[in-house]
Amino acid sequence: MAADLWKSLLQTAKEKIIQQRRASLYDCAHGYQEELIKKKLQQFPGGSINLSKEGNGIGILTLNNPRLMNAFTGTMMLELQERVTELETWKEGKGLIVCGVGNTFCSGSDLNAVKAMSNSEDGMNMCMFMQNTLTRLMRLPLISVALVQGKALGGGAELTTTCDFRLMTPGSEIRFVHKQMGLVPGWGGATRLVQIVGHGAALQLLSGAVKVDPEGALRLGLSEKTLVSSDETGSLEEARAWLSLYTEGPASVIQAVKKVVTAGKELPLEAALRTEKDVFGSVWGGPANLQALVRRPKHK
Ligand SMILES: CC[C@@H](C(=O)O)C(=O)SCCNC(=O)CCNC(=O)[C@H](O)C(C)(C)COP(=O)(O)OP(=O)(O)OC[C@H]1O[C@@H](n2cnc3c(N)ncnc32)[C@H](O)[C@@H]1OP(=O)(O)O
Repeated sequence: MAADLWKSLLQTAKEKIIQQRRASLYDCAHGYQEELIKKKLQQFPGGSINLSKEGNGIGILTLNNPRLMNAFTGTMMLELQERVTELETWKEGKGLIVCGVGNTFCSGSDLNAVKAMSNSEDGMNMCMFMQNTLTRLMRLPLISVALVQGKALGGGAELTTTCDFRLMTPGSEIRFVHKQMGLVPGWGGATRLVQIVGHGAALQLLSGAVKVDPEGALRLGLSEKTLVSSDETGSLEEARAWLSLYTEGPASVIQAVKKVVTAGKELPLEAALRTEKDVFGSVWGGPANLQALVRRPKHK
């Protein structure tokens, strides 16, 4: 009994490590020093990243550092990695809403930490750490939505692009302020922005550090919808309702949908087709498929 439990724990830990390796971009072969940057980030505490998993398979990931407009401290970066690891193994999960407390989304990196880490080694390690985490966040088999209230600036704007969709509240803004800081995005935000809005619009948004309001974001295809509520509770409720349109059904099927779309977006044609075949194999003849065959629904 104890041996079985131990074996299953080991297996879970092994699966977690393999999954993380597969989804991460950088390791020591790229000069990435994960333990070093983790120790460094620990030196800049404050705030938290909270995760609540609701019974309907929707996770709410909340940035909580209201004193600094939800800026990312070092420990918040570490906590984000932990929460993503937790979400990767959430079997019942279907969707994810990423939001901030106190009527704002996120004002980017904590500038106090950025200043203290302005040397090249720390900067590159932090960049690789955040790219690894945010790429894993983007690849979660969950349909994800960034609920943008107030401001999403710098790294906060980059975070919105890791989600499949963005919903904005009236008066909110997304702004890649990096140029004003003498920088370009480093958390993968430029690459993802090009995929979302195209090369020309991305170039304009980054080179002009343009403030994108909800109307502009809709026009560019950066946002799906402008919500009616601007308060925290009302907008979260609206975001839940919007997401529920796409998360109806069993988790295994919703996760399979996200996996085939991610493969289609990220992989060359033949590799994407092979992934689609594998994912298809995981749902074919599965419980949801067999139940549907018994029910024989009409799709009118
Ligand atoms: C690596 C770089 C890049 C990345 O990671 O990709 C970045 O993200 S760099 C950070 C980019 N963000 C910024 O530069 C934001 C700078 N802040 C502002 O522009 C303004 O504070 C605001 C966010 C527009 C809010 O303005 P306002 O409503 O007038 O409030 P305050 O300015 O009084 O802010 C309250 C409080 O919060 C502190 N704050 C805000 N953002 C940050 C931040 N990113 N890092 C650290 N602290 C931040 C601000 O300094 C105020 O604190 P006190 O001065 O102690 O009151």
